[in-house]
Amino acid sequence: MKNDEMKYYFIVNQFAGAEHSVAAWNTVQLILRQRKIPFEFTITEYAKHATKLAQKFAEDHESGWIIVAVGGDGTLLEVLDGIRHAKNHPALGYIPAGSGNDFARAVGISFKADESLNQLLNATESIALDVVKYSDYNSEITHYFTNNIGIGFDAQIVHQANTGRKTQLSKWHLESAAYISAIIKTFFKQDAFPLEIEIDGEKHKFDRAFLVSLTNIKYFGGGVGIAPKASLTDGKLDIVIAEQISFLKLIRLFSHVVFKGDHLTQPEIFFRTGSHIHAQSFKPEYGQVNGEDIPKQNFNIELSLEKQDFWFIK
Ligand SMILES: Nc1ncnc2c1ncn2[C@@H]1O[C@H](COP(=O)(O)OP(=O)(O)OP(=O)(O)O)[C@@H](O)[C@H]1O
Repeated sequence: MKNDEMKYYFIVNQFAGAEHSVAAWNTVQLILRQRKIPFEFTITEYAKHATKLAQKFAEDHESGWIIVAVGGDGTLLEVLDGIRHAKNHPALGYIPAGSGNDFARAVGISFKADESLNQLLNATESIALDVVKYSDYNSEITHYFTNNIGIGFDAQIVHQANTGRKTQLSKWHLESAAYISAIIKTFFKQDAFPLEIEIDGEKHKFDRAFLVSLTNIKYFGGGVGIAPKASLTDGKLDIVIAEQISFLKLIRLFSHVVFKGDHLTQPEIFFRTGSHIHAQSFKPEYGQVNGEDIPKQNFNIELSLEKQDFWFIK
């Protein structure tokens, strides 16, 4: 398919990136109008609206359309969820305009709106990447995500950050004092919890799980390289589990994560890859998916991978 035959439908979350997405969207519109590139768009009106919009648009339109998410990792997840729940699955484009932008960081999409738009418009074919389907046995729903799902420590940090969203504009800036202080506060709030996980038929049991990250990409939390070798084309998730450790050990481990990227070989870390995962936690815990809160619960989830067409060049 030639790129001048493609049509673009943008789904815009103006609340993403502490509302910096408004500027990104203005840049995108201006360039599209200057270049006389036809497009359609909708501004989301409420949380999860993007999912409904994407599903409806996919089902009402024939091939030749790219559905483009404008926002952060949460908006990307919502648009993906709509596309995967539609009967057809059009290609997904992305203009990162969030706070963390971990997916864009992982695949090499620019954080600058004019550059990411060029990466979208200059693409001539789709790229099939892994996305994750997860079934929640508690609510009997199936969702999709691009990045990761976390239970415990990282999820509680997300919860703290999202709760303070309206005032805390520095959310997810690794170097920010707000972020570091959220990590420290959360460390002392987070308890250990029992977890059972089955990875491609192999069962593992943890009595004192603390951080559980099931990740499709290298990053979580706005640039923290939790899974340095994660691949979006290997058909596998990276599973990183840490049991409860002392604060001093946490600092040591965190410095391995941030400065050396060799934490997966440290004795405190359990690391596997797998394509079919069933995880159960036996104490109510916070969860996060693509940086979005999942209410506190005993988790009982099953994950597998599917391919989704994306539309961008590197
Ligand atoms: N019209 C709206 N009103 C209120 N919330 C909305 C609206 N549209 C979308 N949302 C919500 O905004 C939230 C934040 O979106 P998103 O994750 O894209 O941005 P971010 O958190 O700034 O970025 P990142 O996840 O990359 O850090 C999502 O939970 C989404 O459901």
